[in-house]
Amino acid sequence: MSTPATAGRGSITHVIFDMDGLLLDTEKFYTEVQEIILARFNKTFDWSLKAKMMGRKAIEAARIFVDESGISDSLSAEDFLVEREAMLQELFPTSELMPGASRLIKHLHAKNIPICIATGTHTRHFDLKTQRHKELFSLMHHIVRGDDPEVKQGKPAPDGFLAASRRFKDGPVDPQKVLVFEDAPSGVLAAKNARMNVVMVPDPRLDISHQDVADQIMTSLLDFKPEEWAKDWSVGKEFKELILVYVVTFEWDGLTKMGQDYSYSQPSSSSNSRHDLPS
Ligand SMILES: O=P(O)(O)OC[C@H](O)CO
Ligand SMILES: [Mg+2]
Repeated sequence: MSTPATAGRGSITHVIFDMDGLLLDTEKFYTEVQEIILARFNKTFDWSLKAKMMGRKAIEAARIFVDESGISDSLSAEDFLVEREAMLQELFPTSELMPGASRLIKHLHAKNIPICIATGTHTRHFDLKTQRHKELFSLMHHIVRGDDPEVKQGKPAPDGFLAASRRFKDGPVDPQKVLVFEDAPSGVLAAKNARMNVVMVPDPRLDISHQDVADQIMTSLLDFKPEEWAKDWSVGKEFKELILVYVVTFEWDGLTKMGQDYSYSQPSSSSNSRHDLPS
């Protein structure tokens, strides 16, 4: 894990989350259906093409897919979207959270840090992906989707992150005080184009050259240390003592739940896979 840049270190007040591949383990669905479609043309889908597509609005990613894979004479971007739609609609309702997503969202919400989502995905797919996670997503102050009228251009344009910043209470927020979490190269560039701080949680199969732009790289959200970005984000000593008195006095069961708190968490770097970690 690299050290955070100094720009926003210690002064972050607001957080914007990406969704696909960052909070939800949905990038694997896009990969799966694109592999199936390219196999029909005796071609293979690789991670250099994946890197160019991920994070973008659907039609923008579709154009890249048919052009770069050399099938645009046989399949238009629009027809590609139609062909993959039925497969995606079956897969999206099974979407699972990425490791550490639930813990981080709940922690920041409990600390009254304003949090929101800026995703390239449009509303219809958003609803399918999040239907099993409504309670967690309800903790977001607001959600900006790819089909939002204020998002004229998808990532790497800054439109989504700037719209998200404007919709916070008393927004727009000073971009130096905003921390973005992203998994996609286009998303990291979008955050930087919005002059915000960005933590990247890349899929390990992405080429390492995509890690040059972010302020911090992590293998998992489980590795995030809130106190590195804002002094008052970790649970204070006095608060911990107060809680300890409460649980010992009133609720012994609550003591075991304290073990899930950030202050007691274990680093995940010894794991072989980001997908086998507890969330
Ligand atoms: O990564 P997101 O949340 O911006 O979503 C973008 C596309 O839907 C998937 O790459
Ligand atoms: Mg993403």
